[in-house]
Formats: sequence, structure tokens, C-alpha cells
Amino acid sequence: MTAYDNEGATISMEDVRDTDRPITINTIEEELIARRNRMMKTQKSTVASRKQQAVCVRRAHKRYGTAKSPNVILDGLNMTVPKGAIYGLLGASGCGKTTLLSCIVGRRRLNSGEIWVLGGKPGSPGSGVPGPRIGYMPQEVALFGEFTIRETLIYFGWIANMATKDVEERIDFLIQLLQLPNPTRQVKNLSGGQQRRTSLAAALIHDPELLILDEPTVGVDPVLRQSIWDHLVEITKGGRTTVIITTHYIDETKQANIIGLMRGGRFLAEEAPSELIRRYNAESLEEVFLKLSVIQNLGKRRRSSILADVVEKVELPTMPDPSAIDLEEAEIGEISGEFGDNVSMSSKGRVVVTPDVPMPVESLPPEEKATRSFVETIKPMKWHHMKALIWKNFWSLFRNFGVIAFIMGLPVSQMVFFCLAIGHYPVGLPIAVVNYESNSTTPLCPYEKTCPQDLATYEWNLTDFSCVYLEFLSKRQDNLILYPTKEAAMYDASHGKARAVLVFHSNFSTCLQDRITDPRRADLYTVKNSDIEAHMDDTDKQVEWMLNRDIQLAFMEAAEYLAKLCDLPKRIMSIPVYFNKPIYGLDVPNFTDFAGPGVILTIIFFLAVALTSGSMLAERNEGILERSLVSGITGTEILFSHVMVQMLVMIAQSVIVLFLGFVVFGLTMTGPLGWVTVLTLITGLCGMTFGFVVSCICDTDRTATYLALGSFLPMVLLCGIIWPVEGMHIVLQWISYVLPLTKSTESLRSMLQRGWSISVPTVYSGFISTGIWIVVYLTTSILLLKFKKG
Ligand SMILES: Nc1ncnc2c1ncn2[C@@H]1O[C@H](COP(=O)(O)OP(=O)(O)OP(=O)(O)O)[C@@H](O)[C@H]1O
Repeated sequence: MTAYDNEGATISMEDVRDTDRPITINTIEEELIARRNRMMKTQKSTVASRKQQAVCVRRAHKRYGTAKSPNVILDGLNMTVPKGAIYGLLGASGCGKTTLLSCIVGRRRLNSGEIWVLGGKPGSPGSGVPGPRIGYMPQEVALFGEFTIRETLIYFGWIANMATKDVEERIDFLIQLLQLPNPTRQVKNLSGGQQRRTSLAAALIHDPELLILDEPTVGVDPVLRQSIWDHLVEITKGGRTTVIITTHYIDETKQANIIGLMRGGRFLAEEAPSELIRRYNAESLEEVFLKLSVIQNLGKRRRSSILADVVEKVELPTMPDPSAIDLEEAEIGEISGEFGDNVSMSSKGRVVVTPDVPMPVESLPPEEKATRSFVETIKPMKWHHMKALIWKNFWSLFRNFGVIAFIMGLPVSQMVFFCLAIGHYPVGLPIAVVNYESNSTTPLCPYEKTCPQDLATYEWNLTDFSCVYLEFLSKRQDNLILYPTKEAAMYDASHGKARAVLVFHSNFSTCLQDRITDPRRADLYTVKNSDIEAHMDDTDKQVEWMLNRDIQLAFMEAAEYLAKLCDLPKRIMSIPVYFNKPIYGLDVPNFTDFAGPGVILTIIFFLAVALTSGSMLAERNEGILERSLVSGITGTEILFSHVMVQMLVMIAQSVIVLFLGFVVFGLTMTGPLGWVTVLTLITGLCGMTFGFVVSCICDTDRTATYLALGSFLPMVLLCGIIWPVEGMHIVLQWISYVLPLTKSTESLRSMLQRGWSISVPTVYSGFISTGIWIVVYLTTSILLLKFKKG
């Protein structure tokens, strides 16, 4: 049977179990002396002996909260769990049992103190944590609701590198043992108790060396509870398996080999249950706990004092001068009366001894060595981990049809909405027309469709040019409303009934003719009366610009029409600036084409953020992430497995978005389709990695939503998607250039509308910028997963 050392003392599990042996003061004294001699002569380093324990905790301090208002949970706690023992961890709700266990499994860090697990410190190569040597059942269910019992157990079996055939055999056994229902039933449809038993089965599936079970018997009926305990006793018999178990049912821990009674951040006692009952002269463990609590409340926190109040005291000669002993100072501190020691000595040398019999150190199991090869050290991912993770991620995503429909439907709706709603010319804008030149009762008045020039005298007689103009205007904006007076038109425009008011003076055509034919004689009156007087509602700049453009273009078109009637050069009456065919882009400005690249990338980026952070957060909040990390999976493996599965989704989303944008809605694409696709995909990848960061930083869905939303709006505003970067404040321009979507949007726009290839700096800088952001986000999330612990 395995044994453990406790600051120089070595005891065996048989001794812990053997409670029938009569104990006398003499045997205790002899034992103590022998133990002290051993301690001084043979145990030069307690570190080596601590490594022999399944778990050894020394001077553990853990607090939550800030340094100013700390909530101290562990207050110098010592704990020793020998190999092959069942260790029952007892204590009131909220005393820190779960905190202690999560420190042991390496998911939380102590503020100070030390922990050894299976021969090493958690996280170090020699320890069993994290890894398959440990089986961890956390307090929450920590299972995938969508999975069946069988799939759940296969997942955990694969993580532990078990062959599927072996997993199947274990599943049959565990289903029998834990009286689980049909293994094809989904976890989410099981009762609370059945879910907890499935969770226990997941911890037992690979027959680990160290089982850490946080309240495994909650919601379990007494008969089944007994059979679970019988199984624990059975597996620990051989000495290979050690169990640490917390429970609220104090009574069931009678079957434990040792129980630790936890209160006030320490152990009130750490003994065999029968020994505790005997020593404290109690009827039950509850009574022991009560007695110890009362004594602790009296302010006597050290176990030696507590024991002294309750049991017989054995005064021993004062300890030899500690400096004469080859022990570290810290170790002297430990043996001077901390809980967790089987020998407790006050600084004055008073000793209270528990009746343990030493076991030779030679018979201890071999110390676990760090056996990681160089290749294993540098290899970031294990095949069996990736197999289990990808399988799990794939099915948890694709099994839920509602989620899949939403994931695919969202880009479709976004793209359709964008292409139908954004960037098109506003039409049907109400324009108030006041035409003093014509007596017509409709805005479109009749006019002569002949040249107003007398071919004999070459004299011009231009009339009703306002009517020519209005006809051309109506081809651009057809909602012309005729008003009798300027006052009436202005009144309605100021009440929102018209976006512009156009006034033609009574001698508009004559004055215009004078102005054009002989500008030198055109006085101010002539100029003023030849103007079309425009009053615009400038509330909406886009609308105002477009109306402005229509009003001016309609005049040019009317003038060109007149020139054509008179066989004059077409542009004779136009402004002397001629806009040739654009170098890039369309003749008619199209905001959809401008915003398209940014919108496509934003849709892909933020859908990936939502999907990744959502699934990571769900995994974390359900405790699955914690459990997976304890079982040896690394943050890198988790992230890459998500990337691989979600890449499928993202490829599908990108194809949908590009197809809708370019094929269905005809957005301009003159550039290389291959590079356009690559840029879209790596932007999605960038969104995924940002989603990882969000899920690592945020603890709840709500904070993740706030962070994702909080980053969405600035990115849309600052990345040049809806407004050119050049128009921003200079400081914002600098910020904009380093944001993940700015360069890629510019790059995509250049490829689509300018047809530029990857060799152009504007294009490849978008790829480089996105690549850098992927690396930054990925590294940040791997580091956060590794180091962000409580
Ligand atoms: N992340 C945290 N931040 C702040 N306080 C915490 C955190 N986790 C736990 N605590 C506090 O630490 C104390 C110990 O919690 P813990 O879950 O370890 O207790 P426990 O003994 O396992 O309780 P129970 O038996 O009810 O599960 C509680 O007061 C709890 O509120």
C-alpha cells in the first residue's frame, strides 16, 4: 500500500484505515520520538517526500477581491492526500472547497503557498495536471447538452487517448455502475441527477490515477450513492487510484480514508473519520465538526491548540535547536503546528500525535518524472486531442439546425438589405415649382420644339425655356409640384412638404437669352432674372447633393437640347468643364459600390466574431472549457479546433455574400476574384480570432455583447466604410489606419473597382494588415487562455 510523508513522518494507508489498534500515551511518545529521529536523520528534504503524495498543499493562501477588501478563502491551509486514499473534503457551503480543488487542478492560482500533484506542481511537465492522469468532475455539470451520453463519454475517452473500442467497453461498465439511462439520450434531456452521473462517468471513463470529484453525489439516491462509494473504495484498493471528493453529506465520508474538515480557510482536522470520532469522543462526524467549529470560534485556530482542548495532551521535551537540524526554515514552520500535519508541535515543543505507523520510504511508489521529449515540448497540438475537439465542435455546431439556419440566413439578409437599401439614388423627391413665366396649371408646360433663332435675321427669340428645363428635370425627379406663388411654395417647403423650391421669373427666357448672347450688356437685373432661383432643404446632405446635381444636369441637358435644335455645337451653352469617362468606377456615382467592400468585410468579420465568441463563451460558462483544460487540452488546441470547424461556416458565408453582392446585385467587380475571395476569408479568420479574444476577456455573454457591439460601431465609423478616411479628423485618421478593417477595405475596393492586382501596395497592404491582426489576436487569446486564472 502506498504511503505518504507529512513533514518527516511517513504513514501508510493501511495505518490510516486501521483504527482498531489501541493507542496509549506510551505508543504515541515512542512514535513521536521515532518519527522525529527519522525526520532529522533521513529526511533531508521534505520536497522530495511531498512529491510522493498524490496531492500535497502547503501554506496555501487564496483570496478573491482586491488587496484593500480581500475575501480570504484559503488562509495558510495545508493538505496531504496520500496515494491510494479516498480523501473526503468537508466544509460548509462557501468555505472554499471548490476553490481549493480548482487550485489543485491548476485552474486557479494561489496567492501564496505551494501545491504538488502527482509529483509535480500543476502545469509543470512532471505533474499529472493538466492531463489524463487526472479525472475531474467539476461542481457544475460541464457537459455538452447537444451530445448523447455515449458521445460525451467518447469525447472524454478520446481526449485521454483511449481507443474507441476501449471507450465502448468502459461506457457499458459505467452505464451499469451509475445506472445511466439509454446512452443514445441527449444530455440536455436528462434529469439533473442523471446529468451529474454522466459527468461523473466522464471523469471515470479513462480510469485516472487521481480523481477529483466536486460533489458527485448531489441528487443521487442513497442506494446509488452507496454503489458509487463502493466503486471508489474498490478502485482505491490497489493503491493506484486516489480520490478527492467533496460532499455535503458528511455521513457518507465515513467510507473515506481521510477527511479534511475545512473552516475559516483552514482544516480543523485532517484525519481518518473513525479516529476523529474516537478522539473527539463524538457520536458522528457532524458532532466532531461542530466541536471543532466551536473551538475555532473561540479564536484558537491552530490545530495543536484545538486538539489540546479536546483530547489528551502529551508534553514532550523541547525540540532541539532547529538550526542544528538540516531543515529549511519553511519546513520548521510547517511542523510547528499546522493543520495537515499528522504531527503537530507547538513552538514550545508540545506535541499531539495521531496514531500513525511509519512506512519505509523505500516502499513508496516511484516519483513521477518529467518525461517529455523535445518533440513533445515543442509540439503545440496532439492528434487525439484535435480529433476529439474537431469532432465535438463539428457536431455541436451542425447538429443544431436552428443555429445553422440563423448563421447562414444572417449574411443573406444582411447582404440583401444592404444591396437593396443602401447607395441608390433617392427618387420621387417633392420639388416645388413656381413658374411666373408660364400660365400653365401643371408643372410641365408646353413649349415650341423648334429653334428660337430667326434664320433670316439671326435674331434669337427664346421663350418658355423654363418649360424645356422642367421637362428635363422631370426625367430625373418626377415629383414636381406647381405652386402659384413663391410664398406658398416656401411655406410648404418649410413644413417639410418639398425638398427644394425652384422659382422662374416672368422674363426668365428673355433675360437668359440676353445673358448668353451678349454678356457684356447683361446687367444685374438681367443676371438675376435669368437665374433659376433654388431654395434647398439641406437637412439631408445626401439628398441635397443629389438634387443639386439633378438641378444642374437638367439645365445642361436642356441647353444641349436647344443647341441641337439650332444646329449649334452641343456644349456651347454648358459650363466649360468637361467630365470625361472616369478612370475607374462608373459614370453615375454609386454609393453601393463605394460602401460594398467595407460592408462585405464587416459582415464576414462580425459574423465570425459573434459565432466564435458565442461558442467559446458557451463552452466556458458551461464549465466544458475548464474541464477540457484540466484533462490536458491546451488553449492552442481549443482555438485551432474552433478555427477548423468554423472555417467551414465562414467559407459558406463568404460564398453567399460574394454571390449575392456580385452575381445577384451586380456590384462592380473588375479585379481578381481569387484574391478577393482570399481577402474575404482571411478577414473572417481575423474576426474569429477577435472573437476568441472577446470570449477570453469577458466572463459573461452580456459583457461579450457589449465588447463586440462596442467594437463594431467604432470599426464601422472609422474604417472608411461609410465615409472616406481622408475626411476624418487627423487623429482619427491615424487610428483608422491601424484598425483591422481599414486597409483591407481599401484593398478590396481597389481590387473590385480599379481592377488592381496583388502586386499593388494598396492591395497587398490590406492582406498584410489583416495577417498581422490575426497573429495579434491569436497570440493574445492563447496567452489569456493560458494565464487568465482566478
Ligand atoms: N471567482 C470568484 N470571485 C469572487 N469570489 C468567489 C469566486 N469564486 C468563489 N468565490 C467566493 O469564494 C467563497 C468560496 O467559494 P467556493 O465555491 O470555493 O465554496 P465551496 O466550499 O465550494 O461552496 P459549496 O459547497 O457551496 O460549493 C465563496 O464565498 C464564494 O462566494
